[in-house]
Amino acid sequence: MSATATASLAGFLTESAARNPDHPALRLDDVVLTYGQLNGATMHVAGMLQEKGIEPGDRVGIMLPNVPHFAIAYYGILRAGGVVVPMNVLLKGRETAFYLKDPGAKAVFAWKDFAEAAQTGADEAGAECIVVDPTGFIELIGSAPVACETPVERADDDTAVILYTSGTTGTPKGAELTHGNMRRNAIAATELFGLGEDAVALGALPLFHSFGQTCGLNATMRAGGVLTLIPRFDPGKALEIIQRDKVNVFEGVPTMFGAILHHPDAGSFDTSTLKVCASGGSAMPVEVMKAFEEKFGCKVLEGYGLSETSPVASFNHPDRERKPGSIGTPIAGVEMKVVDDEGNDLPAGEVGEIAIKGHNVMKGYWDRPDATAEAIKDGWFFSGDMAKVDEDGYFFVVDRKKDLIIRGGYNVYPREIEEVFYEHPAVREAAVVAMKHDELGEEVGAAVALKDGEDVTPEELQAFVKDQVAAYKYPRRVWLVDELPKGPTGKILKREIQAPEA
Ligand SMILES: Nc1ncnc2c1ncn2[C@@H]1O[C@H](COP(=O)(O)OP(=O)(O)OP(=O)(O)O)[C@@H](O)[C@H]1O
Repeated sequence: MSATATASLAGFLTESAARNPDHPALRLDDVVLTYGQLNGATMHVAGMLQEKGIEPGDRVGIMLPNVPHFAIAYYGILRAGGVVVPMNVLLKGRETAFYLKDPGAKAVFAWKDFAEAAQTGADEAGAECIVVDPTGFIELIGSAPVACETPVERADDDTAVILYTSGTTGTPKGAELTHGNMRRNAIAATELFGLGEDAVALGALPLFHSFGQTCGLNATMRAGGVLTLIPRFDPGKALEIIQRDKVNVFEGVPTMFGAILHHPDAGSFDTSTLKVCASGGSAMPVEVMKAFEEKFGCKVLEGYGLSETSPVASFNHPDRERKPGSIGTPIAGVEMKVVDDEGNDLPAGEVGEIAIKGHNVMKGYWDRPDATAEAIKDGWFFSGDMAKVDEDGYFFVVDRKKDLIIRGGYNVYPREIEEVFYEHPAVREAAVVAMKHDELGEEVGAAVALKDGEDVTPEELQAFVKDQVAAYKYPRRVWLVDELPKGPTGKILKREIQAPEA
């Protein structure tokens, strides 16, 4: 395939900067960067990297929170033709070594607060650690002898980003996403949400994660709108920014919607500008969606995807019928189907695994041909998520294959039980998990966090659920917690939930 400059993901920024250099691109409280300034800064980063010997295809890590420097480093690496390896900012030294060694990274940009952990990893991986200090950074990149004015040409199928999965089922694997994958997925998001230069998107999702990168950063930069950043999600701060910047686009994981909804001062902020609210990353409880829409007067669209699918695979469409509890229909250019264990197509209504094909499916796992061959067959990516599709082609996720609880031979899908918990007016968050059981193999348990000021006993909650589901499904143990453990995106981390001693 012939390489053209426009095939590079860096093109989103250069195109918006050429169109509208003085339009704000990024905001972090009082700091505002225009497209012209952001683009100019990336030229210096790219020039600096080239000066350091970074060549097209070389991998470079980023360990930065949601600050404008993330975008400067991200598009700077891409402009130089490099491959971005986004890293979770919470990683410790021994972990950063893996994320830099595995892809053979030559350098890593690390925020000053995480420089020690990044440096430890970089030393072990033989990579250079470039410390990003908000005050000295502009001077540092400004000192690059040559600014890289034209992005290095990349082909559609050249790798742009390697996104590591969180590794719940073994060593993390790097999903290799091409310029074509990332560009097309962000374009799909821009079109789906109708984003234009008047878009003011809340940058609440971590940019190192696929959802925040594609739907937040890349889609907004392509549209030429503003991304207003929160370095670390906080519902009060989110509400403040929505009011301050007249935010009209909010993309988040369901726990963010829940946290904003239940914030004690939620009603006192002006949130009337919100137009597009998109949820993804995990199942949006129907009751939370309904309550959010009622309180804020803005429709919530739920979508679905994985890091391996850039990430967006399906969404509820703003102009079509929206079905609460559904992840919608495949986005343009993507096919989805539900298959049995042998890979045969299943008819509407039957539960099986979601398989995905299209421009969003990764090239493969970095340096893991066996894992790639297992995950992608005949161009179909096997997601590990269980779902059914209805007669209209809407998909409904039943649960993750690995979260399924098998109680004495009966299948219990935690999501179904969680939805019932969320119908209880005192419940803020609920997670249904497997507990080891000598005779049954697994038993059903539930950890529940209550809304502020609520006072309900575990027994009352258990009775509420027992009343509404088959006897083999209701949780035999229910316990209250202040907070459920969450990962960096805000997704509930079920693997960290354990039943307290009886
Ligand atoms: N709307 C949704 N409803 C239900 N589940 C969803 C939805 N959107 C995403 N998911 C879940 O999120 C998963 C993809 O998330 P991601 O690629 O971010 O990986 P992760 O959860 O961080 O880590 P890992 O897959 O390594 O455990 C999907 O496989 C699916 O289980």
